[in-house]
Amino acid sequence: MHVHNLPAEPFAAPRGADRGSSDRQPVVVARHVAKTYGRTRALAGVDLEVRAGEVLGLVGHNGAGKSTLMRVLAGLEACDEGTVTVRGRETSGEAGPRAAEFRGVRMAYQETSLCPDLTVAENIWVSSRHCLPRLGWRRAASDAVRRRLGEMFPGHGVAPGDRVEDLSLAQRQMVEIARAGLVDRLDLLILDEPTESLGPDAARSLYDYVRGLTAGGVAVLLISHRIREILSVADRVAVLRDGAVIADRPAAGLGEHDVLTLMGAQVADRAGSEPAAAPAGEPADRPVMAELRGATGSGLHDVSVRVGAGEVVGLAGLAGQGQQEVLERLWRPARRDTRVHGSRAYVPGDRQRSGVLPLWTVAENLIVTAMRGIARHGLRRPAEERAAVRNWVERLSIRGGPDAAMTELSGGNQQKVIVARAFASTADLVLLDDPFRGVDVHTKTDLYQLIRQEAAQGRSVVWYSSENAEMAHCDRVYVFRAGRVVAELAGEEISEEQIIAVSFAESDGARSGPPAESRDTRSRPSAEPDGARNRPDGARNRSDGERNRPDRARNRPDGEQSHE
Ligand SMILES: Nc1ncnc2c1ncn2[C@@H]1O[C@H](COP(=O)(O)OP(=O)(O)OP(=O)(O)O)[C@@H](O)[C@H]1O
Repeated sequence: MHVHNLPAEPFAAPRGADRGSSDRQPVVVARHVAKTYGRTRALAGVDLEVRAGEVLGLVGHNGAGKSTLMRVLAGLEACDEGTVTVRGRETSGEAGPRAAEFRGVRMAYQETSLCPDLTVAENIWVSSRHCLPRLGWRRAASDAVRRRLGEMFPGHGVAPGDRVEDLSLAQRQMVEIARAGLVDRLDLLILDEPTESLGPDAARSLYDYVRGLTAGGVAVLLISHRIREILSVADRVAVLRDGAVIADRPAAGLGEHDVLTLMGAQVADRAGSEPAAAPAGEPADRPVMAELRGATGSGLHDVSVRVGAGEVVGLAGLAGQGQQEVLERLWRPARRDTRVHGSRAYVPGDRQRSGVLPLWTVAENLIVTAMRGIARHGLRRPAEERAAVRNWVERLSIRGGPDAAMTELSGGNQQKVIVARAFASTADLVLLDDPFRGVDVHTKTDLYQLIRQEAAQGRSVVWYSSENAEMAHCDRVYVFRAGRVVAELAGEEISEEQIIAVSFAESDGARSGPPAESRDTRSRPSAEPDGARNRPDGARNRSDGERNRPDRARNRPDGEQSHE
């Protein structure tokens, strides 16, 4: 047996990309599927069909049941009630789902399922060994993953012999997606928030590849909180709310607002709201809370960044251009070129590596940083702690409640706990490293407001985001390219278009030439660069910085450091 070289013809006829969605053959069908964990009814009677040759988009709030449904559809978990059929065959026996029936259903997880201590090729062998030869498996796995990554993500920068632990988040996500497609016959590919840690170029490459798959008759089930992305890629959209499919419609007739309304009326109202206004007063007038002056080394070249008290400062640009190195320096200001006044809290985007304390409850994870501030004369005050926890659980709508174990929470709800933990602390400076991965639209909107409210109270925030649109909530934004600040935008100048323009402009020159003159952004040409395709967010130039990233400080429970 060999690793199937997709996209190929995994199906016998009938199929055809030109047929209407409802004419296509169902690949996986769920009928009245219900699933309960303890007291939580995660799925409450789901009916859903995924058909050959289509992309079905699945949306829903954090905790709606999307990942649970995916696990049931992929045969990884048994449902308590209802049935799942794959290509017309009933899949559950007395001992749970029968693995053989699900052989053609593959899933790329939101939190990657790769083993960090193994190489990329070894991980491929673990998950696709039934398609690989026993003799010479390493070479076969290496060839297969190299080829697949090349087809899916040109310029990915991953070598089969790389240890997964040494890869960036984006690269791990790419390997996870490539791994899912490596099978001798693919019927259904499930992508659970595949682009949350990919940059726009890698996301585009992925969706080009997905179109090739569906043209060959493969069914694709796409989960995402990025509604526009879903609408542009999917043929059909299903909306999951509180464990049930409450709408299933062709994507063609739907707008973003329609989907948000279907997800929950409240969402639509909040999502439409404007960013809260930045506080009055010139940033230059504010006392400096933190700064880098001409910082050089570990991937940075003469970087100067200033953060005023009560200011929200954005770090933008393509992923891996030095933003995380700046966060690292502010988190641990060890060099003379970096000054930080006051205490700091850090929110990692990569919760798998250092975000959550999985054996602790929501309340314990949440209060661990705030405890010291709440205590009196060194004594803890349980009633006040409980009140603070309740406040944050309600404020961020953390589903599961204070006493749930972190492992019982959906991915988005875990991320909310990590954000709450930082803001619940008394830190003067909050460092956000792409913090809202997997958080649903309405909670994100609440979090944007929270950031502005906290800044209005005098807290400073430094915020790296891979979503340029989020930078509109900042007072000032530094745009990074190849370890340099290439533009500083303030107020009205901050827009997605402007950030993209300066992120890409003259990118090749910036890599090898002298520092680009910062500040004057308007004169730079806007470009949709070819060069950027070869430099996806996962590119190798990131790895130095990755090694120094704050999230590498494993088991760091408090997420807060005091003034040094
Ligand atoms: N292993 C588990 N143990 C206990 N509860 C669980 C478990 N897995 C999921 N749940 C609960 O089931 C519900 C649905 O979770 P699920 O992960 O399917 O949501 P989701 O829609 O994928 O959310 P997100 O958008 O945040 O990823 C949540 O309330 C979650 O807390």
